[in-house]
Amino acid sequence: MRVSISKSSVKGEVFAPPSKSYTHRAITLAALSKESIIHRPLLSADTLATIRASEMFGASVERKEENLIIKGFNGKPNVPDDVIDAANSGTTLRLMTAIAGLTEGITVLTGDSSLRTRPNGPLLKTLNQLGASTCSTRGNERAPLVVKGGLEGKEVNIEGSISSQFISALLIACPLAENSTTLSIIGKLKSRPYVDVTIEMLELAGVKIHTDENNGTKFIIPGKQKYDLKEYTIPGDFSSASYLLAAAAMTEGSEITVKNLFPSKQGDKLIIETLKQMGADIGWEREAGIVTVRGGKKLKAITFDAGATPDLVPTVAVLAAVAEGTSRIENAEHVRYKETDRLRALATELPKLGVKLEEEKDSLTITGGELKGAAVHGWDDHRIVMSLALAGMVAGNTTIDTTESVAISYPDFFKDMSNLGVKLEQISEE
Ligand SMILES: O=C(O)C1=C[C@@H](OP(=O)(O)O)[C@@H](O)[C@H](O)C1
Ligand SMILES: C=C(OP(=O)(O)O)C(=O)O
Repeated sequence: MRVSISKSSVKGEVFAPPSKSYTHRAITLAALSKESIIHRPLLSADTLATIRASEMFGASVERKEENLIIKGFNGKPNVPDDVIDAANSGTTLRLMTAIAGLTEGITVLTGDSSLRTRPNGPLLKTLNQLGASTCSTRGNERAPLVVKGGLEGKEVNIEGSISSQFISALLIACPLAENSTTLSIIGKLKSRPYVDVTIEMLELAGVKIHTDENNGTKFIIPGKQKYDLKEYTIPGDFSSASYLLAAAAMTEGSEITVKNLFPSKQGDKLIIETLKQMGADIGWEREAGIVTVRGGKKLKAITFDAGATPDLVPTVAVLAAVAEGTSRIENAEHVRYKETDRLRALATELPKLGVKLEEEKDSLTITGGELKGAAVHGWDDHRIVMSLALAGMVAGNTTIDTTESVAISYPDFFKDMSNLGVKLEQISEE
C-alpha cells in the first residue's frame, strides 16, 4: 500500500500501543503455564504468530475483550501437527525454536522470505550442545529449521553479538530441562535490555535464574522448574512511541502527550534521553506514565550507540537527518540482521530525500539539512516505513510504499498519526 504524506505537525493526545516484546513473552510464558490472563496485549502480525505457535504446541488462546485467556501446556509442549510459521517475527522463531527442544518429537519452523534470511547459528549450535538436535534444511542456519526435542541441562556458551533473542529463548526453555544449565555469553552481548525483560517476566512466572554479579553474562538456570504466570498487564511500547515523540520534536507547532509510558526495563525508553540530548522540549512524568513533547526547538546532532537499542536506529537516523550538524549512529552492525538490513535500507532511502549519509559496516554518519519530497521504498519493514513517514512530515510531497508492514508492530500507526493531524492519504493498494 502506497501512502502520500504532506508537510504536517502533530497535536493532541495518544495512547502508546502495548509492548511487542512483553506481549511475545507473556504469551509464551502463559503457554508454558497452566492458565493465565494477559491484559491489554499487543495484537499485531508478530504477536499473532506467537499465539499461533503457542497453539500448535498445545495451548488454547481465547480473546475476551482486551484480554487473552491462555490455557497452557504446563511445561510439556506437544509435537506440532504442522509446520510452525513464524511469519515475519524473529522473536517468535527464536523463542519457539528453543521450546521445540522440549518436545518428544520433531518440529519444523519457518517464516516469510525476510525471516528465512535471518541468522540462527548460535541458537542452533547451543541447542545441539544441550541435547536437542537441530538443523537448517538448507544448511545455512536460516529457517526452515528442524528441531528434535531432547533438551537437557549442561554447561554451555552462546555467542551474544548477533541477537539477544537466542539468549532469551534459552532462558525460557532451559528451566524445563531435567538438569541445571549454565549459560555463558561469549562475544559482546547486544540488545541486553531484551534479556532483562525476559528475566523480569520469568521472575513473574515464578521461574528462577541466577545471574553472575560481575557483568551479567553468565546465567545459572536450575532445571525441573514450573511456570505459573497467572496474570499480567502489558506496558506501553517505547519503540513504537519513539515515532510519535520524534514526530513532535521534529516539527514546528507540534505539541503531543503520549500516555501509557511508565518506567520499564525496555531499553528503548532511551528515546526520551536521546531527544533531550538533541535539544527537544520533552518531559516525562514517570509516575503518571505521560510524556509531552513540544516541537519547534532546533535539534542538535548526536552520537548514538545502538548496541542496546537497535530498534531505535531508524527513528534516530531520521532525527539526525533534520538536526544541525553531523550525527553518528555507532555499534549498529546487528541492525543489519533485522526484517531488512536496516543500515542499508536507511542509507538507500534517506539520500532520496536529500540527506547526506555515509554507511559503514557498523555505523551511519548523517549530516542534517533541508529535506525534499521523494518517492521512497519502505522495504516491507515496519520500522523503515514508520521512520520514513516522519521524514515525509518534514519534507512534504513524499510517498512511501509497503506501508501495510506497520501491522507487524503498530497496526494503528497511520490511524494515530492521522488523528494527530498528519496529512496523509492512501494513494494505491500496491
Ligand atoms: O527480544 C525481543 O523482543 C527483541 C530483541 C531485539 O532483537 P535482537 O536481540 O536480535 O537485537 C529487537 O530488535 C527486537 O525487535 C525484539
Ligand atoms: C527486529 C524486530 O523484531 P523481530 O526480531 O521479532 O522480527 C523489530 O520489531 O524491529
